[in-house]
Amino acid sequence: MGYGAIMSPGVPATGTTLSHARFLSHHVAAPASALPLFTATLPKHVLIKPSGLRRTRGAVLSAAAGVGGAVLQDAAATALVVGGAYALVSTFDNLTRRNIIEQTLSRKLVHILSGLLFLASWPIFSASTGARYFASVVPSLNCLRLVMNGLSLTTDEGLIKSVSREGKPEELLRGPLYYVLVLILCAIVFWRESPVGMISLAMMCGGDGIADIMGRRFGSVKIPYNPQKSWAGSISMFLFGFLVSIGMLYYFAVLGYIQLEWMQTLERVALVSFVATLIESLPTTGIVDDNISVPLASMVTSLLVFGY
Ligand SMILES: Nc1ccn([C@@H]2O[C@H](COP(=O)(O)OP(=O)(O)OP(=O)(O)O)[C@@H](O)[C@H]2O)c(=O)n1
Ligand SMILES: C/C(=C\CO)CCC[C@H](C)CCC[C@H](C)CCCC(C)C
Repeated sequence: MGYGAIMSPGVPATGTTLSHARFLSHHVAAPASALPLFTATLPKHVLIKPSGLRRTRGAVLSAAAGVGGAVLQDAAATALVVGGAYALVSTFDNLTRRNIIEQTLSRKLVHILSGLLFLASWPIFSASTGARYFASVVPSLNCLRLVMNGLSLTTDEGLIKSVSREGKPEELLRGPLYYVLVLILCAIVFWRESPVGMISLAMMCGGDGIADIMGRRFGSVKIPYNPQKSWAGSISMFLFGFLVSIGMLYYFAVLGYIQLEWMQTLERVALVSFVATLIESLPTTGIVDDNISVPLASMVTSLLVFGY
């Protein structure tokens, strides 16, 4: 189905929508001047009578306007969110430079806010089937930014300071890069129709992020099988990851993108949060980054319990 399929949020595509979309995907945006040429290309048996031609012309023009409107909306939304991403990193870079917040806390707040604000921005994109690809441009541009700076092809001191532990450019090619790749995956594969991407991002950004913040501050009692992690960090991850997941699901449900049976959903999300927290608490010996293991565990568990 081409970009032209205008899908209303929360409303599954109907036969009419699909046939309309299929019509558009083959003939979309035929400008009025091209219409006679366009009908000349139609097989005789489907050539439309003059009276029908006017109806079709109106349908094609209105549909083309719809497609054009959706593309404009998605382009504007993309520009807005790209600007938001730059503004977020710059803000925390300034706060760190002025010693208002310490670098470690700044990095974790960027970790928490970037993905959750990106997720929260999804409803400003259009209802068309191509909207998710426009949305994925935002993490893709940041992926490019991370690679360029990680390879020292460019030097964005603000970015490096905001997202690295020790200010080394090569650090951008691990945790931060995996992070934006997960954002791209969730936007394209799961988008607004499935709870899986929403929960996975809530756990990676909210859960894993808060574990670090709370664990560093209150994590005196360590987990028996992993002295690098603490009960305070893991319990915080479970609770905050669960709450942020439920909050995001409610946000998208209120906007009509998903419909959930909430008692069952609470149980399911609690299970996802438990599994993700357990995986995050395991000793990784630096091989598998949390920005891979946590969202992956969340996706697999969510797919098993939600089924879509
Ligand atoms: N369940 C957890 C998770 C984290 N921490 C604390 O937070 C620190 C960093 O946690 P970690 O998840 O390992 O962060 P990293 O992924 O290494 O950091 P970054 O995300 O910055 O790469 C740990 O050393 C520990 O002090 C904790 O106590 N309990
Ligand atoms: C420090 C991070 C991960 C390490 O665990 C996060 C890296 C964040 C990226 C550099 C920036 C990502 C921006 C988002 C794709 C878009 C945010 C938009 C929103 C409106 C602020």
